[in-house]
Amino acid sequence: MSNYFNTLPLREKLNQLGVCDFMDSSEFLDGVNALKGKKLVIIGCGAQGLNQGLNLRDSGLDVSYTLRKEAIEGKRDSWKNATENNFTVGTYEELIPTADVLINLTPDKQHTSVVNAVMPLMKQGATLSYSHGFNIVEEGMQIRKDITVIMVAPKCPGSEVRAEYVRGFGVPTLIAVHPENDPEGKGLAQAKAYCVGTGGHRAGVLKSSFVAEVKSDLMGEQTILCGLLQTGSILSFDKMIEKGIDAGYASKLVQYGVEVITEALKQGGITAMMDRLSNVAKIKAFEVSEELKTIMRPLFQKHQDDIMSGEFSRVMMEDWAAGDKNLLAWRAATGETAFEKTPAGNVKIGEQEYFDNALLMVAFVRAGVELAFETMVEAGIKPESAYYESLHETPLIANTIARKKLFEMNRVISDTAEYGCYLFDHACKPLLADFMTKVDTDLIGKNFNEGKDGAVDNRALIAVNEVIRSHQVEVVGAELRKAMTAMKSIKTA
Ligand SMILES: NC(=O)C1=CN([C@@H]2O[C@H](COP(=O)(O)OP(=O)(O)OC[C@H]3O[C@@H](n4cnc5c(N)ncnc54)[C@H](OP(=O)(O)O)[C@@H]3O)[C@@H](O)[C@H]2O)C=CC1
Ligand SMILES: CC[C@](O)(C(C)=O)C(=O)O
Ligand SMILES: [Mg+2]
Ligand SMILES: [Mg+2]
Repeated sequence: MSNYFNTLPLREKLNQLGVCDFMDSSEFLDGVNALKGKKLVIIGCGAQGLNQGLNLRDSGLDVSYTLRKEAIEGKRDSWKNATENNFTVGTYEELIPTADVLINLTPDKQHTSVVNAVMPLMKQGATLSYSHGFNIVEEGMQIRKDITVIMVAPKCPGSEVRAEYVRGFGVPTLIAVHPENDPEGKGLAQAKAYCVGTGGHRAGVLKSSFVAEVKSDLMGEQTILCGLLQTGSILSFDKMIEKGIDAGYASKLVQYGVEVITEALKQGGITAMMDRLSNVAKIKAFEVSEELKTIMRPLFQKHQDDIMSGEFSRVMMEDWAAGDKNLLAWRAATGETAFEKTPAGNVKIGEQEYFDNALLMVAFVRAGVELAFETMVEAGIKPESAYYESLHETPLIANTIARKKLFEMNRVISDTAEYGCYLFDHACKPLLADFMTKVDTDLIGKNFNEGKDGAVDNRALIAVNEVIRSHQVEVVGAELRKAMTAMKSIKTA
């Protein structure tokens, strides 16, 4: 097996990277019909497996789970997840030959061995589905030619896939059919029906390709979504401790601050987030984020380059082969950071205080979102896709930090995202060392506005507002958010 993307001629690489059509709601009028009466069998019952399965069943589809023998015999969490939710659970031999659609929701590192084990058991003409295309794109997995291969990739953690569905909405989703495996031409209809089953069609669906999904998903998770949220949290906390801010306050400001700050991002993009600051603070946050962008741009570009060339996958797969040596060591080291070990204090922090006292974190978020978006678009990823992978998903990951800090974020995301997050974090912290020596408590820990009369140069403020508002991530985001608001208001009507 070799990297599928790297085997493609340049023209085809660009072609597949550029597949990105925002699908009109009229494309989903057929609902779940293409899967109605079919047997859907999910392999694995973890973060995505359980939550997608619950949604699909509530949408009227026939869902059961197949788990490896050890999981059933040992009554592991995956077995408990499935049985406690009254799903039928069976071994590969019992369930796979009956499946019309086999949904692979095991960790990416297991895909080659799982798919090799299940493929001989799959019936002629069945469909194999993924929620991330790593195995197909980066490992070049070859699937039997009678099998249809589709992807339905929610752009968020599994917990949110369920929570949004229960609220009557959904999460933005990328769907694709692998061009090498669509023998009956039914892949797209099935992917659309699956997406209706998870509720994704209510929030926005991009018709994408396996290639475009993988190259954007890896970039988002390594940089802004997880890597920079980790780096920003640790550096912000450490700085406050160095400057004598109460540890409980510092811990709380960071843990909940990322969520409060990025909630504004969710509602109205970078513009809304920056508008939560006073004018004088906004100009400062803008300057700080511009400096951060200059320092971090080469690192963002390196991550994108390594993702495109396959170097990132090659190195991560070496770690898989070494029994996750680095991943496990990095996970343990994250658990030992002072931020992780310091509980949030029993101190009240008002909503506005999270902005006024954490200007540095606002600057990290603006810099990270814009850099991730710009770098993806420069590399040939379409702006809509880049928006989902940078701005849209950041608040959804920030929610996990608010729940239980970096431990929770890294538990909820895929192993692939976790590995990339640590890789970025370890390169980014030294890169920001000089910058951080200049940071004081006016940027993190204390109210930036204190002792200032709020006076600003009008022309400077107008120029800053213009730069923020005219950024492409804001333009495309405003359009995509319109579609989401429209869906919600139809529901409330
Ligand atoms: N985490 C997320 O939120 C997102 C994940 N994805 C993608 O979804 C897919 C699933 O990821 P995620 O939900 O994080 O995975 P999890 O780690 O949460 O799920 C693991 C599940 O797979 C089973 N499993 C693990 N190893 C094997 C094996 N060798 N053979 C059979 N079953 C196995 C586990 O069962 P047991 O060990 O008990 O046998 C468990 O049920 C990945 O492709 C990922 O990239 C996409 C979007 C977001
Ligand atoms: C952000 C990480 C992710 O890509 C996701 C939740 O979308 C993952 O792989 O977990
Ligand atoms: Mg993702
Ligand atoms: Mg991912």
